[in-house]
Amino acid sequence: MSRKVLTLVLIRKLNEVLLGFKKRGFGINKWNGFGGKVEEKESICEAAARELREESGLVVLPVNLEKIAVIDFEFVGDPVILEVHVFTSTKYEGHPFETEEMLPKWFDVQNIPFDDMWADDKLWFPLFLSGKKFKGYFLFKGHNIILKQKLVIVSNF
Ligand SMILES: Nc1[nH]c(=O)nc2c1ncn2[C@H]1C[C@H](O)[C@@H](COP(=O)(O)OP(=O)(O)OP(=O)(O)O)O1
Repeated sequence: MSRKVLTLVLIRKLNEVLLGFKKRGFGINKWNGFGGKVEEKESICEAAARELREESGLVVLPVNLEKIAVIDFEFVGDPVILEVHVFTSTKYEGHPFETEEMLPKWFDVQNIPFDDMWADDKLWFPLFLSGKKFKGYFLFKGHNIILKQKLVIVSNF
């Protein structure tokens, strides 16, 4: 098994979360946070801030990103585990705009579009929205069926 390190950023206002509708690539046609692969010579936090800027137009200083989760995703038949580092922030600059990859939209926390998101999101968003930190593991069959799952609350990483 090898690992690929990815980032995922969920920007929050008091009662809203910014999601992006993915127009291409992995997770196409799903609402998701903003993120992608960590490049050589950048920290995971720097990658998270860069991907957020590239995909939504919002600028966040890496120091203002709070890590809330590390989630491992395994897909049956695929030897690569996706290690997704999840961050949140309320301190951002700019206004979200549509990019080639994502269409951003604010959602009320009571009205998150779980039916059009990755199947794991509805299982861990309640932890995120209530301010918990956690580690997770999900085994997927295809892109829709979860065969195994684990969520453990942690005090830090
Ligand atoms: N099960 C899952 N639940 C979730 O909420 N986010 C997931 C997820 N599996 C992957 N992600 C996120 C992590 C990352 O932010 C994004 C995948 O980013 P990538 O940049 O690798 O995708 P792309 O295929 O767009 O790559 P590029 O073509 O290189 O931009 O999806």
